[in-house]
Amino acid sequence: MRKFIVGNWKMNGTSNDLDEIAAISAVAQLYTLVDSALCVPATLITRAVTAVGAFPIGGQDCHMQRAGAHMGCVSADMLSDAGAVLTIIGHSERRAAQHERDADIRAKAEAAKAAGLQAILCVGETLEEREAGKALDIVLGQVAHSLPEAAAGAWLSVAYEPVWAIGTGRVAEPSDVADMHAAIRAALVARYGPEGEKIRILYGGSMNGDNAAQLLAVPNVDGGLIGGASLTAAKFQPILVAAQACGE
Ligand SMILES: O=C(CO)COP(=O)(O)O
Repeated sequence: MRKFIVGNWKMNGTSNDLDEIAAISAVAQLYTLVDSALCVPATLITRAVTAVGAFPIGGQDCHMQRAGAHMGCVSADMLSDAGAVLTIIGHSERRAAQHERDADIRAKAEAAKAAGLQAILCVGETLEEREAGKALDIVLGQVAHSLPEAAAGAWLSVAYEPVWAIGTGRVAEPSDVADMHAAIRAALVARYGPEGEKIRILYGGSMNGDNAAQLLAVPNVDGGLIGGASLTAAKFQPILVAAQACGE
């Protein structure tokens, strides 16, 4: 399976950063054995699409409804209309700060699919849950309840992002990543049959140029969802190099 390397800019970026977005897309397109994309704030999508040409630009959330009285929210159709081809759903920062529940996330994934977007659906345990020995149960529960019934196929990726590894510089041990990704793969295949093999499982949480090769070599790690190290082409490039090497 081709590796999928996705940058997540979170709440970073204004029109001052369009040159950097163009630089990231130019670098990413050098690595022809890798699928890559950049998820930017909704305010930047249209201008980012203009700046990058054919490179995939995504959003960072979407509402579960197609339209209506939902102040400040952005629908999947609006993302698509702005030029996005994918969106992230269920990120732990939204599960925590916006109180998103598995049922909300499942509905958002369905809305993304209906709008023709690819979706990256995030799961992951907190430090407290890991220390209590509950990491596997929590993550498999999120997989069971936040993935839609019609999840089969390559339109969907799952991102395993241990909450304690996000933005902390603390990376999960490759053996723990291997165990978690194998358990997620088994759950996907049990639920969707052979189609479950086509769903890419990304790792996210302090992935950078120093650790990407090791993480991407772990079985069932089909790519990465990258926050801080996606903000500049210089930091993103070594991750793409590591992903390209996996395909050679
Ligand atoms: O949350 C993340 C990507 O969605 C990971 O962020 P960092 O790479 O900054 O740890």
